[in-house]
Amino acid sequence: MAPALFITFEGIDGAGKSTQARRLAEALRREGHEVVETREPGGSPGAEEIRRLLVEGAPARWSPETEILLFTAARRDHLEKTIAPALARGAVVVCDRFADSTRVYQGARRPGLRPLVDELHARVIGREPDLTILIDMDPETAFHRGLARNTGENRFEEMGLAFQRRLREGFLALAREWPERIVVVDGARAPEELEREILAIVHERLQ
Ligand SMILES: Nc1ncnc2c1ncn2[C@@H]1O[C@H](COP(=O)(O)OP(=O)(O)OP(=O)(O)O)[C@@H](O)[C@H]1O
Ligand SMILES: Cc1cn([C@H]2C[C@H](O)[C@@H](COP(=O)(O)O)O2)c(=O)[nH]c1=O
Repeated sequence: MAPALFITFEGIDGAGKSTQARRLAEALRREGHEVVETREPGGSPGAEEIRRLLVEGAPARWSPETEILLFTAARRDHLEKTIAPALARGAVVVCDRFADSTRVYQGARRPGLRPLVDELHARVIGREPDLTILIDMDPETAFHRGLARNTGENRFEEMGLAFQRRLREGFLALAREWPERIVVVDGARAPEELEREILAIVHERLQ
């Protein structure tokens, strides 16, 4: 059977995750892999419904605890309906954000919440990606890239530059915590150059 691989992209808003996830999926398909391209919050019909609750509306719409529950509920449905079946048939799953985003974003909203995130994750999700590409980026540049898109899903981007700086530090701290799983790449480069580096990293894991 083809080698199943669960790959996630992480990073602050506007870092280039969706762009690189799409490029990687296309490159792997050209090589003959079955690739399931997905995203969080979302990735299954039920989780996409929860996404709308999470990313639209005022920054203070939900408490950090409620956010953790909603993101985790969406993730459970996504895992059951999309990720686990794809991996079971040997596909490569390329996912734009996963549990590291909850650890970092909800953790950045209020210190001390990480144990709650970890406990829920252990009880109802129970798996980590095989490989996480962390696109590291200067928050000023990424922030303006993100705002320029004006998608109507800007609840977290509207929390401001200081919040994005805390997120960047949070992601880099996670990379130190999981050095085998999380590979940090410099996002301030041309998309083609970044794509080549990421494809080389993925090829190593597919061997
Ligand atoms: N390497 C790059 N250089 C310059 N611009 C880029 C690069 N990668 C992506 N962009 C542009 O920056 C914007 C944000 O990119 P993208 O949507 O891929 O980021 P993202 O990390 O998925 O953002 P978000 O987390 O907010 O969804 C887009 O307009 C995209 O075209
Ligand atoms: C999975 C996840 C996401 N978020 C935040 C991060 C983004 O600002 C939005 C939506 O993500 P997208 O990349 O723009 O599609 O949701 C979060 O706070 N916690 C999470 O677990």
